[in-house]
Amino acid sequence: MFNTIKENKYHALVKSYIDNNTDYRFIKQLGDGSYGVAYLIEEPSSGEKFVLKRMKAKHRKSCKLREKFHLEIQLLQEIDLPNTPSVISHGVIEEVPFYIMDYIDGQTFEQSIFIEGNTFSVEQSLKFASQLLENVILFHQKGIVHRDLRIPNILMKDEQLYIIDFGLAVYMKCDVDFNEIDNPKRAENHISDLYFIGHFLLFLLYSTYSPTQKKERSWQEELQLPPSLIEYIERLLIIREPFNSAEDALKSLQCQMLEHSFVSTD
Ligand SMILES: Nc1ncnc2c1ncn2[C@@H]1O[C@H](COP(=O)(O)OP(=O)(O)OP(=O)(O)O)[C@@H](O)[C@H]1O
Repeated sequence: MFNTIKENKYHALVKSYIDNNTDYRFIKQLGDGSYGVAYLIEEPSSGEKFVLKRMKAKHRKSCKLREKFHLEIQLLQEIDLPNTPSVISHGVIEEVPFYIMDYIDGQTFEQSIFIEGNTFSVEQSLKFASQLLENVILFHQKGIVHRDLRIPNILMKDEQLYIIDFGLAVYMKCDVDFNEIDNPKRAENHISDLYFIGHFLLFLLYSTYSPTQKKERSWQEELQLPPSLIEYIERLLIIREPFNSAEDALKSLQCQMLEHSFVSTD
């Protein structure tokens, strides 16, 4: 209750700050996660839209979470790639840090699958996984791993993928021993992003699935994919020997696409 009152107070403060202290106009709240709140704002002269993301007010006294929020801004600034939002500016409103970034006027894969009911063929799923890997390789080359590549954080706009929410991203560690990774989601190397891409692929592939039996079976049984593709996904999910890098995972995916005639050879 106390936290709700506090968040409402900060919501009003942010709204008034945007309308009175910046060149932007408040439009609406976009999301409310465990660490941050995102708002849609607009530059009235150009009509261009942006996103203001602020830290949750209840975390404002936590040094650890403030550092984490500043790391999110720093990593996004370092990434600076066409398929991730650019940071426009950052600041503090009544002790609460915030930043303004590009707005990607697209649809998350979560909205696409679960709200719009869109379906993805095996061919389309592999093409999107390949596009995602191409983007992920670019920020891995800058030494950054995202660690939260879930379907609400991957957007599609004009058939192009965009990646948002670097709230769990970290600088990659090169000396992580594969055998000592207990939780692949939190691994501080490429393993985490590949693990999430494995799940991303499964969400897309399941979009066309309708159960034929009451009994739930494993994805390997339910999806009826070619054995080499099952093996590929198992490597992403670390059920089998993991890939050494996102580049290796992309090369192997391109072989899959060739093998299943999803790309032309000429
Ligand atoms: N740059 C952006 N362009 C378009 N939509 C965005 C952008 N950033 C955030 N959003 C929207 O706002 C929602 C929430 O943003 P985000 O995922 O960054 O933070 P959060 O989930 O609220 O916080 P956190 O995960 O850090 O606790 C997203 O799911 C997305 O719909």
